[in-house]
Amino acid sequence: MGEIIVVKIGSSSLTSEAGGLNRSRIAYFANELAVLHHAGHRVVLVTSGAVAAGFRQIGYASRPKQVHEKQAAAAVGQALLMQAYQEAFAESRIGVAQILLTRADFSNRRRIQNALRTLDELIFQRMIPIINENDTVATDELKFGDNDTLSALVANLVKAKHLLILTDTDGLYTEDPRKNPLAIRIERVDQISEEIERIAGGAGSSVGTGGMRSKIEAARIAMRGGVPAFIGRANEPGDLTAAVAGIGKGTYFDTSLHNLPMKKQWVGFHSLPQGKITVDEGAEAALLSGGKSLLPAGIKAIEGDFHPGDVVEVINKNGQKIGRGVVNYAAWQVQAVAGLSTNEVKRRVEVARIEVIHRDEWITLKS
Ligand SMILES: Nc1ncnc2c1ncn2[C@@H]1O[C@H](COP(=O)(O)OP(=O)(O)O)[C@@H](O)[C@H]1O
Ligand SMILES: N[C@@H](CCC(=O)OP(=O)(O)O)C(=O)O
Repeated sequence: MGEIIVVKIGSSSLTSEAGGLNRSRIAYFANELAVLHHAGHRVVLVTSGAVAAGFRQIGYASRPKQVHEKQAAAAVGQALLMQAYQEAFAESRIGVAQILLTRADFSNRRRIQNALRTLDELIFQRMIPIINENDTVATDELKFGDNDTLSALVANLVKAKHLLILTDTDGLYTEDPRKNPLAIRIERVDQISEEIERIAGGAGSSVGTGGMRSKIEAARIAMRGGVPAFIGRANEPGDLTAAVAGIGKGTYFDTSLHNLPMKKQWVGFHSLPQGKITVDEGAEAALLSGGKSLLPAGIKAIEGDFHPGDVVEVINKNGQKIGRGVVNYAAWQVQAVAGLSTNEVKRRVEVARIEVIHRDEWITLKS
């Protein structure tokens, strides 16, 4: 079977500023995706546009700002969005399926494994799964809004060969091209440096929410998971096939293919940390460059009421996040033995493993 390709389409590509779906854009994307599908690829679509599609029907004059209004607009718009896709894909004799996910679903291993099983079966049956955030319950996503992150998490989950993030701009520019027409497009990025983050700036168009910043964040998550990403535009026949072939109108984010095992992906990107552990310089070096586990001796402080098996963030002495890991201790146990030698620890607490975070359950997140 062909490669799995996750395509994310932003609100700005599907709707007009005044609200409502742009049917000809939907027909265009359905055709482009149908070409990939009929070429044997396995396509998963992540789409925004529910709020933008629905707000006018409710009677709001412009895209609502309040979360409960956005939720209501999304509830109306999601049905319109699916109906439009279903009709457009039917032209190419392709069936579609709706999947609504929240960030919390990703942080629960059982729920996300279930979602994966559903996705696998739909893909196997040659349907196109169409995913959006479950906006009725996912208020955080509506507030900070980005289906970009969702698409990267999905791409990692299904082990996609490509993640294509489609937007109204043909890639990442040295500055926001709307503000500076002389900005230059960056063709290829192999590491997301602070400079890249800086030029990605803030939020984007009036109908979209995430802007370039959330797309860069998404590219980072995908790259970490071993999925190369593309951020760009598709507006002419053949553009999507060109994007898959590496000659699209946009920016490519390469991956050195350090494919992370599923467990580490979950620790790093899907789990919700339950606390924080601050470590000293020695422990930081052991974790970041020594390939070692975290022992109580290097711990300076803790925050939160975590339990064995929970994920915590690890912070260095400058307050920077350096990674995440699964703890083998409860918070009170770490508190009791922080800074102590291994022999002393064994005398004071009873734990399944002496490492507070074992190497195999650790992921470095410092860029
Ligand atoms: N450095 C940059 N390069 C390209 N686009 C940028 C940059 N900084 C900000 N942007 C803005 O990000 C917008 C795309 O984000 P957004 O409106 O959220 O799209 P979508 O709805 O597709 O998710 C572009 O229209 C552009 O104005
Ligand atoms: N779930 C929301 C997504 C919000 C949104 O606008 O996202 P995006 O256009 O990807 O920046 C919707 O469908 O309207």
